[in-house]
Amino acid sequence: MSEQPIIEVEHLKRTFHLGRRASVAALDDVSCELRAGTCLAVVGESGSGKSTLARVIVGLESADSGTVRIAGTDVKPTTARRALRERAKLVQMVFQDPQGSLNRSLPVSATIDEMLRAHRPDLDKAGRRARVLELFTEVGLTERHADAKPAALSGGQKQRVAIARALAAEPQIIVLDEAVSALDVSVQAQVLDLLKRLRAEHGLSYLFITHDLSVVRDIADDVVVMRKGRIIERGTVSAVLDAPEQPYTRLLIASAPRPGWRPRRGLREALLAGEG
Ligand SMILES: Nc1ncnc2c1ncn2[C@@H]1O[C@H](COP(=O)(O)OP(=O)(O)OP(=O)(O)O)[C@@H](O)[C@H]1O
Repeated sequence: MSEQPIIEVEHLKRTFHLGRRASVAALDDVSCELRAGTCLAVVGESGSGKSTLARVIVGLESADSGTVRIAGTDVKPTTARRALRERAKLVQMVFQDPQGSLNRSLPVSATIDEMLRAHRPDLDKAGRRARVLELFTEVGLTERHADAKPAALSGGQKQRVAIARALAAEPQIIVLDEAVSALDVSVQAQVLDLLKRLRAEHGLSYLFITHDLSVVRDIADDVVVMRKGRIIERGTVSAVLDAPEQPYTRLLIASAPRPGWRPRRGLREALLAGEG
């Protein structure tokens, strides 16, 4: 396993100003790294800053201060087409809801074709069609799926299309923001298996945003725990989940659903009671 970081985040800060006085520190001096070829999970309760971190890394959001280095190069928010295309070649994002990148009135293959137009100018129409079908096969779908409209596909199939779309840019990194959270447990397991296989086959690195600790155990190598915009614990998955040092991490683990789990008291209530 490589120790070389492919993403290095240093001292990121991002505050959202909500009203005249109110503001929220979504990222408060966040530093972390993703080692090449590995999967780093980012966990924490809702509002802890996970998505903001992901969005700053891929360039959808700007930071107030701090640096993001991807594959050794500093990245900055930009609207310049060329810079965005170069960034997209390095890092792609898969969201919880695949619907956003699909056009309701077009076959789902159109979204992949669009990606190929941007990233594979060497391919003509027939070449793109062949590549679309190759990508569909890679994610466990067929030509029939490629030619279907989004409404004809299940949630899991649509998420496979979103993964194929990300792969079409041939990135080194995929940022997955709650990408399996909306799926049924059995479909979720299949998509996680697909992601693991693709990672091994393409040497990909994953930044995996999730609130689900069983998913973390399944796919991640390292994990950072966020709370109120800060990373409060970090380490290998087994170190953090089997021997958490922070009371907040222990609460997150204790409140995670598992077989036989019965909700007693919410994380939020426990934290308010001063146990975090
Ligand atoms: N565009 C925005 N404008 C104002 N506040 C924002 C914006 N984006 C995020 N925030 C706030 O920043 C904080 C962190 O949000 P973020 O979405 O990063 O958390 P999260 O851990 O990903 O939560 P969730 O799991 O619910 O998506 C929250 O308090 C959120 O309300």
